[in-house]
Amino acid sequence: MPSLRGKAQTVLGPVEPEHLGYTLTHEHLAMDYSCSFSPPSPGQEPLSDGPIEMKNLFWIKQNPYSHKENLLLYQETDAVKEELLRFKAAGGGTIVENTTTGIGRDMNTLKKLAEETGVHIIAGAGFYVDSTHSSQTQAMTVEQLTGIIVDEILKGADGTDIKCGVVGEIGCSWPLTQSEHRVLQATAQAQSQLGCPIIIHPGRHSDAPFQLIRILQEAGADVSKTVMSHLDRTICDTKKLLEFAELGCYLEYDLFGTEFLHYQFHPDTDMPSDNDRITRIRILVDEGYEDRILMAHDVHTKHRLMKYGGHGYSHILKNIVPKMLIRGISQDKIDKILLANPKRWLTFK
Ligand SMILES: CCC(=O)NCCS(=O)(=O)O
Repeated sequence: MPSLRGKAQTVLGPVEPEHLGYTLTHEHLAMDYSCSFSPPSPGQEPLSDGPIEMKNLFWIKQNPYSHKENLLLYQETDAVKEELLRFKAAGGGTIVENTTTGIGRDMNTLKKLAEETGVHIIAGAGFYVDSTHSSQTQAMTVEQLTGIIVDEILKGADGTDIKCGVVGEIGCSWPLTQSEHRVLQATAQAQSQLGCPIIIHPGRHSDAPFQLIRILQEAGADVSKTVMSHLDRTICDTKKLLEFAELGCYLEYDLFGTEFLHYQFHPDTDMPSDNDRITRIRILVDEGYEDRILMAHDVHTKHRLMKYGGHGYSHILKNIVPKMLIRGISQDKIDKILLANPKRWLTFK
């Protein structure tokens, strides 16, 4: 089998990293998030069912995980295709599609979207959080899990010959479960065998990213090829963020476009606004971490699509980049964050 060293691997095959262009490192194009349905507050049950309509859109934006249909992004392939074409027209080149086993990864749809839009799509290998692990996954050894992840990259995933190009998002809960711990060790082993990029979904506690990097390191992973996702909602304290940045992984702000009052998955956390995200990125840039920052929207529900009045996949390029410039982050730094850093991360070592 030819080596992937020096290449990035899309669902249409290996490409020269120079061809990736502006890259969103954490998105979903087809997935089923029913596993995370949150029952609505008493009295609001009728709002859970039925279609997405203007008259319930504000409620859905505040309670995205309590509306059943909102969780079925896989039903929206036509709208996603249209919005990928908008992303491309806005200057976008590549989407890293982080849907892993447990939340409805669909390799054939990803390949079709890549063929029909010309956007490079890089698919994710591995497993989402414990609550989605099958009984077989729960029973596997680290070696068996490693074998599956390696095969998804070298041979193809889900019975297809379509190959993944990153490992993740690897789902982790807080506290971390035993099965998730084994998957993390397998991720590290696959990473050290293949030199591939890896990306982690941390549990919702500010200590979680530290713990996960330690486990990966102990299992032999290359931290410099590792992305810690969802820092927006995970480390809100600046001193702790700068301590974490010292560990050397990529620091991902990937919930751009998500603005709500009440974070259903963790009400103790105030979800930052896009302006807050830009402020935190500016702090990291000022502290010298411009070579480790990544950005994305993590679209994973229908209401984030433009079809439903959402921001779509072009929000960062169209709206956030101009605001970053106003806030004193130069185009040169923005090009590192959206172009050079993803390219370096996605290139097999
Ligand atoms: C599958 C999508 C996903 O996990 N998104 C992260 C949502 S959150 O935990 O950051 O709220």
